[in-house]
Parts: sequence; structure tokens; C-alpha cells
Amino acid sequence: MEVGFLGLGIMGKAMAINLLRSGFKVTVWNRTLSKCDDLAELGASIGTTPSAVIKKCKYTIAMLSDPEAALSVVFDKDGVLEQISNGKGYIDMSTVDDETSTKIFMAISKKGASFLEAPVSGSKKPAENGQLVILAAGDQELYNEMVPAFDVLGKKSFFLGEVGNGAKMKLVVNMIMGSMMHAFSEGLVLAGESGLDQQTLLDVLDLGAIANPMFRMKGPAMIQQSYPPAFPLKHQQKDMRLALALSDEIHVPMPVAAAANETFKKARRLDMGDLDFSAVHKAINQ
Ligand SMILES: NC(=O)C1=CN([C@@H]2O[C@H](COP(=O)(O)OP(=O)(O)OC[C@H]3O[C@@H](n4cnc5c(N)ncnc54)[C@H](OP(=O)(O)O)[C@@H]3O)[C@@H](O)[C@H]2O)C=CC1
Ligand SMILES: O=CC(=O)O
Repeated sequence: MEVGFLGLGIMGKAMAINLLRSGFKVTVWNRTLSKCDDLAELGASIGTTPSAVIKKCKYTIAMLSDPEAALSVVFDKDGVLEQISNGKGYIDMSTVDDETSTKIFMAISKKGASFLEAPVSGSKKPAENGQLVILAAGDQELYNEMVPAFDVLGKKSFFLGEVGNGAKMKLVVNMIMGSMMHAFSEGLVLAGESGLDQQTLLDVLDLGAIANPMFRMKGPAMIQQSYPPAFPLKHQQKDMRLALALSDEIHVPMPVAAAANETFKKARRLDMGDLDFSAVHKAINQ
């Protein structure tokens, strides 16, 4: 199977490598084109624009930072729309809001092509290990055709129905994750400031009802005030913002997420956007 891949950031690079290693023919494009070189060494072809990739491939996956990037790659000059046509499929795995996804879906449909949104849950390591959770919605036939690729990229994929449902599910999950990370960070700071041993706090948490892989994986580095980026904080704040916008539209109160978002915003102001989202701990500490 031949696939195009647009966006070789932390996630896209790992995902494209997995597809290559599993025998897919992959043509890659990235805004900063030099990031394609590592993939080319592993056997990928390079497309010089999104439209060149779309022209070459029946299926193209995108993994881009945010709504602005997702829209730009589709609608701008040399973008997806210039070459997408009947018989082709476009799969956007970026985390965006349902409005963005719907705009892309409508434009792609007008060209006679098929569209699937398929944001993922899981971070850098799960992406490297093909252990993502895929939250797909849109064209069911395209979903069925993409299952072999999804089986390489993830440990489980869900088909959630109409376009928008994948985006919304992803935002709900990340709103919960961001709020949890915020509460966890407050706990670590409170423990430290009140004279408790933070490692003992981690041990206690890990034995109780709120034990979870995120605390277990991120906690030890956070105690060392080390935040190497797996899920960049700027993307977590984007997801909080988009989840809060969704809640505004349908009048769901989310006081905890709103408060957490304020600290993620503060962290971005303090230049922590490119650190891991666990750096919200550093913002609380300051
Ligand atoms: N990292 C993680 O743990 C996870 C991330 N996600 C989501 O996946 C998506 C990608 O995340 P991640 O790989 O971490 O992000 P990165 O910041 O590492 O990569 C972002 C990618 O988007 C590209 N990009 C940014 N702006 C534009 C633009 N205007 N036009 C074209 N391309 C653009 C970047 O290109 P360039 O190299 O030129 O800057 C890069 O390829 C995000 O939506 C994120 O929320 C989902 C699950 C986990
Ligand atoms: O979107 C981030 C993740 O870890 O999932």
C-alpha cells in the first residue's frame, strides 16, 4: 500500500517510520523540508509540496500541529485541494476542533474525494511503538481501507461515526489529561513545600485507586524538574483551549479545566511551550 505523509514532527516522524518499516511505500512532506532527509534514508520518497504528495498517492495522512496548520496545508497554495480528486482519501490525524475538521471534510468532499479524521491518543513512545489509540470518524469505507495502516500505527482504532466525533472525543480525553497533570503537579509542589518526600508521594499514589501510567512515567522526571518534550506543552494548551471552546458552545461548565488552562497559558508566557506538558509543574513552582 502506498501512502503520503504530511508533517514529520514528534508524532509524524515516528508514525511514518513505522509505516515504512512495515512495508508501506511512503512519500513524505514537511514544511521544513530538511526534516524529510531521515525518512528518505529509510526508503521514503520526498514530495516537495502537499499537492505533489496528493498527486502521487491514493491515500495521504496528515499529522500537523494545530487547526491553523491543518487548514493551511489543505487550502493554501500547493495545498491538498489542488490535486485531491475522486478515488483518493485524505486522513487527518492532527488534534483539531470539529469545526476545522468539518471545513476540511466539506472541501475534500466537493472534490469527490473521501475524508477521515483520525486523531490519536498516546504520546511519543506509543507512536514509536505502534501503540496509539486511533479515534476515527468520517467515511467508513475509507476507514476500512485504512485499517492495515491503523494496525501498524496503533493498538486499537475506534470508528466513531460522523466527522467531528473523533475531534471531540480527542479533546475530551486531552481536557481530562491536562486537568489531571495540573492536579498532579500541584500535589507534587504541595508535598515538596510541606516537607514531604516527593518520591514517597509517587509510591503512595501508585498503590492506590488513582494510580496511572502518566503519573508513573512522568513523575520521576518531574521531581528532577526535567521536562523533555514528548507532548509539547503548547499543544496541550491548544487542546485545553479547544475543549473549553466546545464546552462554551454547548454550555457545559468546566471550572477545573478552565483553571488548569490558566496555568498552561502562564507556562507558555514563561517560554515553556516547547517543553513537555508536564512542565506545567515548573509553572506552578514559580
Ligand atoms: N506529541 C504528542 O505526544 C502527541 C501529539 N498529538 C497531536 O499531534 C499533532 C502533532 O503533534 P507533534 O508531532 O507532537 O507536534 P510537533 O510540534 O512536533 O510537529 C508539528 C508538525 O506540524 C508542522 N506545522 C506546524 N505549523 C505548520 C504550518 N503552518 N504549515 C505546515 N506545517 C506546519 C510542523 O512542521 P515544521 O517541522 O516545519 O515546524 C511539524 O511537522 C498535534 O496536533 C498534537 O496535538 C496527539 C497525540 C500525542
Ligand atoms: O495528545 C497527547 C496524548 O498524549 O495523547
